Amino acid sequence: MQYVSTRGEAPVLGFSDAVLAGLARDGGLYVPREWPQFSASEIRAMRGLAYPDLAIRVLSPFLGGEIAQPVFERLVRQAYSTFRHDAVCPLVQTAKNTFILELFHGPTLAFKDVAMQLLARLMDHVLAERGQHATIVGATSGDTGGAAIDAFGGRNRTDIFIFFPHGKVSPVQQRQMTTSRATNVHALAIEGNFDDCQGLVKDMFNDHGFRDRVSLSGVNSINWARIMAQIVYYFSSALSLGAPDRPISFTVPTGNFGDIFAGYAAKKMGLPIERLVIATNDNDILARTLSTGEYRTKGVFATTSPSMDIQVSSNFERLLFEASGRNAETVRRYMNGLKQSGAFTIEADELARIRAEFDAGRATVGNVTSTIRATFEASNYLLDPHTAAAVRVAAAHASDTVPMVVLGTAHPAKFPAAVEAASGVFPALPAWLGGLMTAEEKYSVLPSDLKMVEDYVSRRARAAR
Ligand SMILES: Cc1ncc(COP(=O)(O)O)c(C=O)c1O
Ligand SMILES: N[C@@H](CCOP(=O)(O)O)C(=O)O
Repeated sequence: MQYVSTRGEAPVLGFSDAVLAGLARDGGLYVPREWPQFSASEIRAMRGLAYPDLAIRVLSPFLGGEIAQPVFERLVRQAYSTFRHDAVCPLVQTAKNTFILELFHGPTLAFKDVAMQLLARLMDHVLAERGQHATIVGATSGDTGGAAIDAFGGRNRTDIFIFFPHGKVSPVQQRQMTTSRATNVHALAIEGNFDDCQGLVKDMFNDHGFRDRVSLSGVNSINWARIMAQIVYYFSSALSLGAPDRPISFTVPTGNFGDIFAGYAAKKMGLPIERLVIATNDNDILARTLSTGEYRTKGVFATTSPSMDIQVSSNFERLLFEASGRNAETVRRYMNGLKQSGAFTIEADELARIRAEFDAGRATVGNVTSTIRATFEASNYLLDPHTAAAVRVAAAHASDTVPMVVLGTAHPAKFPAAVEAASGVFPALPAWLGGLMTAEEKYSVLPSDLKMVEDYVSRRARAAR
């Protein structure tokens, strides 16, 4: 399997190089040259597999034979042994024909663990085989950072630098990033918002001198392996509900468009997905884009679902590549428009192709509060605010015949203030995270300034030459 950049001007890479590269050298995102295909009978044969076995079956075609099969199987099993639910990603029914796919049973209580636990092991393996070290950077609006620090902390082939928006993540999220004792972990509070943090990461990748000097690698969903690992739970949940003999729809709380793009990939691979519904909070750029065809950034609002407070949705670029018939020139034109004027307009035929697969809707802060309350009253189930945004949007797309799976992306205990205000119930952290809120914090505060951040990283990265 080979990987091509959405902007068409970077080297074509094999799996291991694509994983280490993070962002392509032309500023684009790597995607597989073609989508692996599973027939209905092959999907039917996946029924009943344990989650790690399913992951091995679904993901192996992406590796192109670059990682020995027994090694890959060991890494997958180790990754999912860190989860505290036997099913890894269980499915829970909350209303007629509506299910929550609980993706928060990993070490940091968010869906990011599903991919990050595997990515860290894959990267470690590739680096060890090559005798190399890497400097990892990651931007976070709250969850990616904690998951990455848990997965990479203490690994001796990588130093990891996580940029989070100062004062704009929940206290639990912040402490998951700032209380690590591992010496290869560096948490940086950036004076800005998530888009500033993500902009810094992309600018560091596009500064080729710096990138090569520190052997830069990335763990955001710009890294193909993140999306790849997230494909598996679309299969696991759809299989439980009758796929491939029954179509399933999904509603996904969306920010950087990585999680829902994994659903699109699953559909391309043969899973019978009826609709993919994008759920946004008040930062509704994707819902506006689907309705008007114009992608136009405006200010970021702070909401009760901070991990979705995003304007520049990285993985939308992967969808534009697909919708344009894999036309890298079109993608470059759109991305130049975004860089120069903060906007671009999608061609009519491409918009029609996107609308043929996706719906979108927005949940305001008020909608999120009322949805947490109503769901708790009706089914005694506590939603986190991100999942609640999706439950609210999903209701507008419910069908009597096609089951709707809502991706439950975080545990309510990560956002106790919003959950308690809405439901009257304080969601306690699991006992095994008991010491988190009293552990000593360690982080640096930096302005959103590329030069200063690069200097900070260069001085501390062991891979720096
Ligand atoms: C809890 C939670 N829900 C939803 C999202 C949005 O996911 P994505 O950025 O893949 O669209 C995030 C952040 O990525 C998150 O942390
Ligand atoms: N919501 C994310 C933002 C980064 O997204 P990623 O999936 O590209 O890593 C977060 O919680 O950090």
